[in-house]
Amino acid sequence: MTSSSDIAPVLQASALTRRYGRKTALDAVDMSVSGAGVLALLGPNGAGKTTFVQTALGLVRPSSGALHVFGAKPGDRAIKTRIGVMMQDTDLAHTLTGRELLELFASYYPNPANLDALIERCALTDFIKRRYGQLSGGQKRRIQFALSLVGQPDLLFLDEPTTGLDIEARRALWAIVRDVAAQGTLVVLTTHYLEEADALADRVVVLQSGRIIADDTADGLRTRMGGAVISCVTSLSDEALNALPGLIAMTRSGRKVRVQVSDSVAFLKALLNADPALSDLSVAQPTLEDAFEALTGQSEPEGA
Ligand SMILES: Nc1ncnc2c1ncn2[C@@H]1O[C@H](COP(=O)(O)OP(=O)(O)OP(=O)(O)O)[C@@H](O)[C@H]1O
Repeated sequence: MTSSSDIAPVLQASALTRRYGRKTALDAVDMSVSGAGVLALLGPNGAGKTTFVQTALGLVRPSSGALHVFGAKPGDRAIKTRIGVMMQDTDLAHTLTGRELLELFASYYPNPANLDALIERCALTDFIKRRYGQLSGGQKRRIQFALSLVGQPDLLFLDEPTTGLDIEARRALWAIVRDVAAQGTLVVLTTHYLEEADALADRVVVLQSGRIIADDTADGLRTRMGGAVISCVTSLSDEALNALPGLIAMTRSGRKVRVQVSDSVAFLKALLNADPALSDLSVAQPTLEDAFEALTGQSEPEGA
C-alpha cells in the first residue's frame, strides 16, 4: 500500500468535512490510499471512523471537501459492484438460510465468487443450511463476512469484523483478510482490538475528533513513540515518579506502576536511586496500545 499513485487512488479524501449540527464528525481530512493492503482506522468513540466509512459508501454526504472512491463519487453505480461491506449493525432476512443469502448477494455482482469455495474458505459448512435467524451471534458475523466477499471486491470495508468471534474464528478471519489483501484488495478495517490492527494493518490511521492525528505503519507508530515501558512495584508517589526524567505517561494500580518513558536508562537510574526497595521490575518495547494511548490520551479505542 502506498499513500499516492499515478492512477486514481482507491480512496482520496480532500479537506473532507462532515458536520452534524454543531458537531464536526470529520474535520478537513486529507488522505490518499492506493493499491492493495490493509488500512486500519483507529480512534476513540466519536472520532469519525464510521462517518468516514459511511461517506465512502455514499450513505453520508460531505458538508464540504470531497471523497473519491476509485476516482468516482461515492455511491456511483459503476463502483458499487467493486466494493464489499461488513458493517456493525447488519439486518438480514432471518428466514433465509446462509446459502440463500449468499446466492441473493451473488446475484448483485457481475463476477461473484464460487459459493462452494467461499463457504469452505470461511468454514461455514456446518451451519450454511440453517436459517440466519437461528444462528448464534458469532455464526451470523461469519455469514456477514462471507457476504462481504461474495462480489470479489477490490475495496472491502470491515467494521469491527471480529466482535463476538471466538479466538479460533478470529484467527481464521485474519488469515482470509491477509489473503484477500495479498490478492489485490484494499481492506479498510475499523477495530476495537489494537492487536488486530497490529496483526493485519500495513497502514494505521488514527482519528480523533474528526482529524487525523497519526498516519503510519504500526511499527512506525511504536518507533515514533520511542523509549520503553517500565513496570514495577514501588512505594513512590505519583509526584515523585513524575519528577523522574523522561516520563511520558503513567498508570497505577495500588503500588503496581506502569510508565512510558523516553529514555529507559536515565529513568531507571533515577528510579532505582529514588526507591532502592523497588521490586518486580520489567522493561519492554512499547506496544501499539501504548502508542495509541500516548497519541490520544485514551487506553483503548472505541471504549472496547
Ligand atoms: N447521524 C448523526 N447525527 C448526529 N451526530 C452524528 C451522527 N452520526 C455521527 N454523529 C456524531 O459524529 C461524531 C463521529 O461519529 P462516528 O460514529 O463517525 O464516530 P466513530 O469513530 O465511528 O465512533 P464509535 O467508535 O463510537 O463507533 C460523533 O460525535 C457522533 O455523535
